[in-house]
Amino acid sequence: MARNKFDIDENLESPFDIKHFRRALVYIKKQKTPMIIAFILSAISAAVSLSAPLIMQHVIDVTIPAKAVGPLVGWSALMLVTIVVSVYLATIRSRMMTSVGQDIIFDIRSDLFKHLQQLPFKYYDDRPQGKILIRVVNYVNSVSDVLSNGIINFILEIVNLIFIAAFMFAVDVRLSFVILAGLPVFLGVMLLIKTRQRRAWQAVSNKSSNVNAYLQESISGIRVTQIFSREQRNEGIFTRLAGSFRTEWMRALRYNALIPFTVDNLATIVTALIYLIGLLALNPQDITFGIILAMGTYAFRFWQPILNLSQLYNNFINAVAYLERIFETLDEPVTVSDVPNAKKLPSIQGRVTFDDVTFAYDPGNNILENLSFDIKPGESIALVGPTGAGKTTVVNLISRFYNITGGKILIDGHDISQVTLNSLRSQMGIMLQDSFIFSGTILDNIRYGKLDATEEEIIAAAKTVCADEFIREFEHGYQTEVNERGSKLSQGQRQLISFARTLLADPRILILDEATSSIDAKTERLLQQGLNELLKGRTSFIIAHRLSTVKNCDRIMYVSDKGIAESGSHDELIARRGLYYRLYTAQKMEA
Ligand SMILES: Nc1ncnc2c1ncn2[C@@H]1O[C@H](COP(=O)(O)OP(=O)(O)OP(=O)(O)O)[C@@H](O)[C@H]1O
Repeated sequence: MARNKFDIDENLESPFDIKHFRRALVYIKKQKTPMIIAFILSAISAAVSLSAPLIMQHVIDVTIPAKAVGPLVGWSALMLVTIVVSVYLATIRSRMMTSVGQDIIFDIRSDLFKHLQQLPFKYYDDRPQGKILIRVVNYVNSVSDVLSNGIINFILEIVNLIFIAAFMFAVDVRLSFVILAGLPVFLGVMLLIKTRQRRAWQAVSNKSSNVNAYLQESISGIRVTQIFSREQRNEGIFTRLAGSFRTEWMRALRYNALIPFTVDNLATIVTALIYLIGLLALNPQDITFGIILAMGTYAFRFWQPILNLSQLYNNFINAVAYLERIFETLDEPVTVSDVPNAKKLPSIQGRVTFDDVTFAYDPGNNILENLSFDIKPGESIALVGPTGAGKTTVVNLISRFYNITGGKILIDGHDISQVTLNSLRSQMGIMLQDSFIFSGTILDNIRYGKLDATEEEIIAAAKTVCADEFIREFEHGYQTEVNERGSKLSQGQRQLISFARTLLADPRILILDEATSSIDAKTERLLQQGLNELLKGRTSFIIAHRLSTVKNCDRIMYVSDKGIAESGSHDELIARRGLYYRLYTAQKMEA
């Protein structure tokens, strides 16, 4: 998919076909037993309630004219029993189906989450998070009822229809055909609006996705919005997006409303015809008043399941628009994954080799071209250079967050595209520019790097990176609860926690991407000691704009023009008086 934005409708990569619905059956099949029981309960309940018109007919035609009080009481009691039984069974069924619906939601959501966890960075680069969230949360909710109750009700209504037809044909064949006469008109209307209705619901799903994406983006960016006083402008954008959602929703509902409107009118017309034909046209000898009344009731009852079926059809068309999106997400290829028979990367020493590597985020726009270098185990490498030159890209490739377009990346001589991702990434320690903090305690956040770490190990790691002191200053120390993204913490504190997290994982290759940029000079000096500990014996890649922090690295690589323009120690590069020299002296003059 091309890059998407909150106000761009997503195109469906593949149109819906019945295969999607068959795929949904996988989730339904798991619920086979409760669904069959619910179906049987409903069928009994429907059959019991259907006997009511027959009782009524008998009472009117036989019991009342005979003035038989005893049987009248008996028939009335039986009528009451039929109502109570059918209501009771319907209640049990409804409870069972609620549970089935929730199980289906659970299964689809779990599959989506599992898949989303595996999708590569590229997937997330290309679309707003809100558009992903809405699929997992809202769309799954919207389809569960169709996949659970919808299926059962569909079968039931068909069975119901057959029962009613059998009952009504048993009472009077001629009047039964009058009841059926409205069917062709109904089917004609359905066929006429089918495609437009489906498109209307697809548009609704697009617009709701846009609103969600903008909402999510606005909440994440609220600080910047308020800094730049953009509230009014943003309200305008939101109003526009919410307005087009409303318009599409109303349009889709107009199609939906057309169906019950047609059914209601047809039901009324055929019922009226029954009375009219029954009273005027047919022979009063063989059409009793009881038959006319029973057929009038059946006429209404016959069109009731059709009305229900048409509502189910509406829900189905609506759900299809969401199912398409859900399956599209589940079908999203995991482009960065283990190759068949991928080997486990053994414990590494930390040698990193780029062999003629070319890489592009978007085809045709190479960020790196024919890049080659060889880093010995334990070497510390600084990647410096202008903004946007490709420093972060180089380190992202070492962990195989993206697939390269050409060449090879080797770790200890193993091609990283041929080893399992887990064995590769578990030996890397990566500290990104944005040290993400998860909701939970500080202790949990550090433990993220090694789930079985003891509290002592965690505190030792925090001490090494100078985080222990500030953590203890909080009222609850290591048990302090932090919000998602760590909004209770300063940027520097977040970075220190993230250092401790990385140290705890004890990786052989360490990547620090602007990891010390938010730490004040005094803490940084202290941290430097911890950092020296952290770097000892590990291959490290350090990206830093502040060159004073990387002067002591074994090798400095200046990234520019899709490759490494200069490489050497600080002294060597200063002596060369090239790009690095210019950058360094410019920074010195600023300081
Ligand atoms: N996910 C992405 N999709 C497409 N292009 C990207 C992506 N990430 C980075 N780029 C582009 O790749 C180039 C290199 O980006 P990179 O983040 O590697 O630069 P950098 O040297 O680390 O920059 P900085 O010093 O600002 O962090 C930039 O031109 C950037 O626009």
